[in-house]
Amino acid sequence: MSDDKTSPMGLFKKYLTNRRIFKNREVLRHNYRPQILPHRKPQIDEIASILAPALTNETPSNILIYGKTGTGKTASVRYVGTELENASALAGTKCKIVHLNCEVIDTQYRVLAQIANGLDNADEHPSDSTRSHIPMTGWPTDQVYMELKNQLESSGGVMVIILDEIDKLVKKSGDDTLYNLTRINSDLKFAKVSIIGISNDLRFTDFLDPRVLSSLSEEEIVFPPYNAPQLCDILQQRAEMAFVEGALDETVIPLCAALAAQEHGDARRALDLLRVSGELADRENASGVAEKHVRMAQEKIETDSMVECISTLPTQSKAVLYAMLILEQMGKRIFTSGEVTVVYREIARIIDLDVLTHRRITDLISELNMLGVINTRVISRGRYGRTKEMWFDAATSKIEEVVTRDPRLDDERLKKLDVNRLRAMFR
Ligand SMILES: Nc1ncnc2c1ncn2[C@@H]1O[C@H](COP(=O)(O)OP(=O)(O)OP(=O)(O)O)[C@@H](O)[C@H]1O
Repeated sequence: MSDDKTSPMGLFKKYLTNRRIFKNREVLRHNYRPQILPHRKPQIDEIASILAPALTNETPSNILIYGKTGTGKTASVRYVGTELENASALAGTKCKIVHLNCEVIDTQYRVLAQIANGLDNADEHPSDSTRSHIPMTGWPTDQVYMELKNQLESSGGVMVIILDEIDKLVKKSGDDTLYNLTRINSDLKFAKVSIIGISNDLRFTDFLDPRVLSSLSEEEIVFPPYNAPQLCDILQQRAEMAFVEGALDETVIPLCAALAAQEHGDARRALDLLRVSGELADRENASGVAEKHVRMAQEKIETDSMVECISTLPTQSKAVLYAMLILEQMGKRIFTSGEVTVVYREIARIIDLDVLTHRRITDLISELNMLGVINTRVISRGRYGRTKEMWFDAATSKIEEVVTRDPRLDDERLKKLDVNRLRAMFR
């Protein structure tokens, strides 16, 4: 305490003096845009060849890009987009890229407004008083569409619209936006529009009108998952910029790569593992990052994502989960959906929740399984039909802590749950 008070940096001194691990941890963060993307040359070249006609003021084909999460789709498209803008500046042609994240911008109105406002660059058009800035709500959608067309026409040139996480837009607001955007070229004389849709969920195309799908997928590019040696190369390249020389034990990168490859070849996961391993070593003032830090990082990331996932569940799902925790506390390692339903009903009754049907509870159980919170399997019980069994994989103390953070489940009345009576019922 007195040390902290006497040092000018006080409490933070020890964090500033340990420079043995990181040189620049920012390069491991999600928002860092790498200049080199190992193992994505074929995809980058393909995107570039499809967009190249933009440099001679022709309309590039629309592209649909698929691939699992963390396979470098966004990073590659951004990279090609920047190169295209640079090349067009040199060639004296007009190409503009607008990148929208449809997880955030998920209605037709907002997509159209954002594209128009992306064009609405006052520096480029200082004397253009015909342009009006579209408010993010309030206008009729038709008016927004007209204004977008006007602005595209007055800008001229080629605009490439990147709709990242396009599946979220379709799920939230249907395919009207895509219908309008894929037809907009027929209404334009001086400008051209091309669309790149990016998704990690192939199923969204089932919800598209066949005409929209065929127009959107004039070209399709698939990003395969990375394997362990490829992830090693990606990590190696970032590690050189992020870590002090010699700070990483030689087993660290191969282990991060192997763990991320085992799951689904996700570069984001591999980079997170490497960054968190470094942070854990840094925090314990270690002289370097070792295998044990990677193991700790793996556990921390898993627990953090589980906590995040459970804390955002609705109260009914948490009540179902709470029923499973009670069954576990009663000494059961594996429980059936029938048992969960009995305990759940007791809980719902005590805390005045609407009591769900067995069918609905089974749906919530399947959802918990899909989220990886529990494991389930269906077993046949001969003439009694089939039933679902479930169990927890990991220690449940963290799950209980998160579930009981819900004010409805942190109820004094729940402490009166008659476990002995329940136990007798399952005998
Ligand atoms: N080949 C690569 N070289 C270097 N870094 C990469 C490479 N591929 C991906 N990354 C990095 O991994 C992270 C995830 O990549 P990106 O966001 O491009 O994935 P994505 O396929 O778009 O994922 P999602 O579908 O989840 O959005 C980013 O930090 C990115 O910089």
